[in-house]
Amino acid sequence: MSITKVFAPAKVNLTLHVTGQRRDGYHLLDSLVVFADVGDRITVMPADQNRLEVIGPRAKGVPTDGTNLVARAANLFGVPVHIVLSKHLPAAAGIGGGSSDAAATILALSDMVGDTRLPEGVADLGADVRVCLMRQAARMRGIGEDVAPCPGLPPLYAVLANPGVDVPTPEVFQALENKQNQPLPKRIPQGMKTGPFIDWLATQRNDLEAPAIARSPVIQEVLKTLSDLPGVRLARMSGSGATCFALFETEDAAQAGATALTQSQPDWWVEAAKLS
Ligand SMILES: C[C@](O)(CO)[C@H](O)COP(=O)(O)OP(=O)(O)OC[C@H]1O[C@@H](n2ccc(N)nc2=O)[C@H](O)[C@@H]1O
Ligand SMILES: Nc1ncnc2c1ncn2[C@@H]1O[C@H](COP(=O)(O)OP(=O)(O)OP(=O)(O)O)[C@@H](O)[C@H]1O
Repeated sequence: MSITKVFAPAKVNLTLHVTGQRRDGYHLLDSLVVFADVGDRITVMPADQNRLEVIGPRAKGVPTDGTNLVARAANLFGVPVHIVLSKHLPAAAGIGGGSSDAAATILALSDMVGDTRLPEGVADLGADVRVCLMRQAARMRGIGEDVAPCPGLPPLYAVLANPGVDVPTPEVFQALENKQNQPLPKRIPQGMKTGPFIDWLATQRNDLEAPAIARSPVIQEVLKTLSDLPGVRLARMSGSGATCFALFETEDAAQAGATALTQSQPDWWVEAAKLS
């Protein structure tokens, strides 16, 4: 067994429609999910006993004990490992940091033990872990367990922005007033160019935006600031917030937007990213 390194990309919900609620309280979703080329990094090494180190620019406040989703994912394999988690994504931010870290850990451990079957207990790690295991554009339904690849999307260039407020997912779902909303259309458009595809996205929704803004009004300010960037085509929130994304038609426009936003909002987490 050798050292395994896996990238844990940020997850972005391009759309997030809440279509119902189960008896156990979990909400039914219909979401178009893509992944960014920014994310965390996981290194897994064989060891005599379990050890987790959390390092990197966004390590502050992330648990280093058995509650970390990386530790919980590794425990499913019953093999002692030393894991170094390098955090670059903000936590509790709607971009699946913990879920993507857990998925990356599962992929690393599967590779290490030479067994690609998923261990029991993956679902208990969180609703987003399934889609994060896919690491490619996908339509996510059910409470997150029903995932299908969504090929044929055009390249999307984004600015991701987080104002630094933690937004706990359960609070946002609880604050959602109307739980029965329209799903996405039966077919997600394929083969469109970037501009028309963004126009189509603008006709869809993130139903958690309003309750997230009610809890953390700064999200409205993030959306407004993103909408005012030159060349921006659409600004929306990802997941349960507070991270929002702005979409552009070219990589250069997204880069310029990120540079301008970093200067005007030096306290926000800002990244230019390609989404796919
Ligand atoms: C909002 C999304 O980020 C969209 O991708 C996800 O649905 C949330 O995924 P996650 O953070 O992995 O969520 P979990 O850790 O499984 O759930 C956190 C809490 O969010 C609420 N929750 C989550 C998923 C879902 N389909 N319905 C819910 O009501 C529940 O209160 C749950 O206790
Ligand atoms: N590896 C991890 N990285 C970040 N947070 C973690 C991790 N493991 C456990 N946590 C805990 O999980 C909480 C939620 O963090 P996470 O980054 O998964 O956000 P999220 O907004 O729930 O993501 P999602 O987009 O899936 O809703 C954090 O407040 C933190 O205490």
